[in-house]
Amino acid sequence: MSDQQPEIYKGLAGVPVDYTAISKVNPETNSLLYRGYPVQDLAAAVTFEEVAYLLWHGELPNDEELAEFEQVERAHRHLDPVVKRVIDELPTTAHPMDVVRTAVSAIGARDDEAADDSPEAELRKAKRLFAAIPAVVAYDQRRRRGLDLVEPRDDLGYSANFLFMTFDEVPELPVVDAFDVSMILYAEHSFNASTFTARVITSTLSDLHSAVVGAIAALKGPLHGGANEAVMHTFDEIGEAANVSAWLDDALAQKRKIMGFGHRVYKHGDSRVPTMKTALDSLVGYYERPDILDLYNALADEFVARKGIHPNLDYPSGPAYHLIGFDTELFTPIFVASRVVGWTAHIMEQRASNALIRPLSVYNGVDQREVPAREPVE
Ligand SMILES: CC(=O)SCCNC(=O)CCNC(=O)[C@H](O)C(C)(C)COP(=O)(O)OP(=O)(O)OC[C@H]1O[C@@H](n2cnc3c(N)ncnc32)[C@H](O)[C@@H]1OP(=O)(O)O
Ligand SMILES: O=C([O-])CC(=O)C(=O)O
Repeated sequence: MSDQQPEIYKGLAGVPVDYTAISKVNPETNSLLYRGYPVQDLAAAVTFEEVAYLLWHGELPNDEELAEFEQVERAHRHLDPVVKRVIDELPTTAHPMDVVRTAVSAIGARDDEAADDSPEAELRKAKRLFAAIPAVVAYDQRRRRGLDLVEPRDDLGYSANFLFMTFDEVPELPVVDAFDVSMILYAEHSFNASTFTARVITSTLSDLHSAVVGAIAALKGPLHGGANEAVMHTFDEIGEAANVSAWLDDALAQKRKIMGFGHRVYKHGDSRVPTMKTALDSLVGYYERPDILDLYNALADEFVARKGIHPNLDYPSGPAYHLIGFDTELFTPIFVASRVVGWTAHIMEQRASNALIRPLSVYNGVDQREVPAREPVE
């Protein structure tokens, strides 16, 4: 027998596990393509609804296809009263990610097509879920503030309606545009941890909603989606730009991870950050909050100078959602509302070319041994 141990790739770092035609993350060129289109070009030219359609169907919709999709989306925007009751049973001390995870589970249990995994049914379920999540997130934000549900408005696009259901007013265009850009940028990112989770679950031939529930659980962690919320906690801790150096000395001495920085794939900067930073700049101008930008720049400049580790998308998104008026704990559920598009596109891709995902482990526990004899019980 050979003593040679197989090589272990901790965290699957650098290991390609399958093909995907949905997006291409290129760390050499700091670029991200959705179905071949650079994400920053999409953000400048089309809406989040069009990007969702593109990610699912492989092509941007024509006018007729978009109108048809918008009709479906608007028809499923209302919060199902049963799902509302489920949410109302949850304490407002529960993390909003737990609420959205529970709500998606309930939505799945109530979906007539839950067990139908044909490509057509999967696409219909994906679109209904996409339409339903904003009401869950918006209502959860409102109930935490002691406010009632706001019914959706059919005359508004996805992002304007999402903000309307949250704040009971239609924000001005710069706010809607910045939010829509963030939704486009968050929608898809190849085999990240939550998408891979969804693919693992799908690979057992489980259903679409179960895979999304698992993906939400994976996204919650601060090494992944939970970082956008953590960025705002960091900003609160630091307070103002002048405190950055001292705060960083302390944080690095304690070997703390600085949230919103670093990435498993991009080592020279996240392709999406420049576009989201422009959206943040526009919000800072609109809300007249240069202090936020000063803090943002001071921390980014100093951390990059000291460690050479660059901001990821969660870094500009956190303060952007704060300026729009969301409570910090709601930031990652907003990410869910966007990433559900990527997850469901991957669920469909996995199902279309499935192989059970089941890697190997190398045992390093105690050697085989005998179970100790027990005295017979009288
Ligand atoms: C949308 C998204 O999900 S983007 C990611 C959001 N997550 C965050 O912002 C959390 C903070 N960042 C991190 O924890 C990491 O950068 C990760 C998990 C995202 C990627 O990390 P990995 O590829 O696994 O690299 P790893 O964590 O091993 O980091 C390599 C080195 O850089 C350091 N490093 C990486 N990111 C950071 C950070 N944000 N703060 C401080 N040090 C960091 C690590 O401590 C490690 O140092 P060492 O070699 O001296 O031990
Ligand atoms: O790709 C990753 O590992 C994390 C990420 O940026 C994302 O999911 O958007």
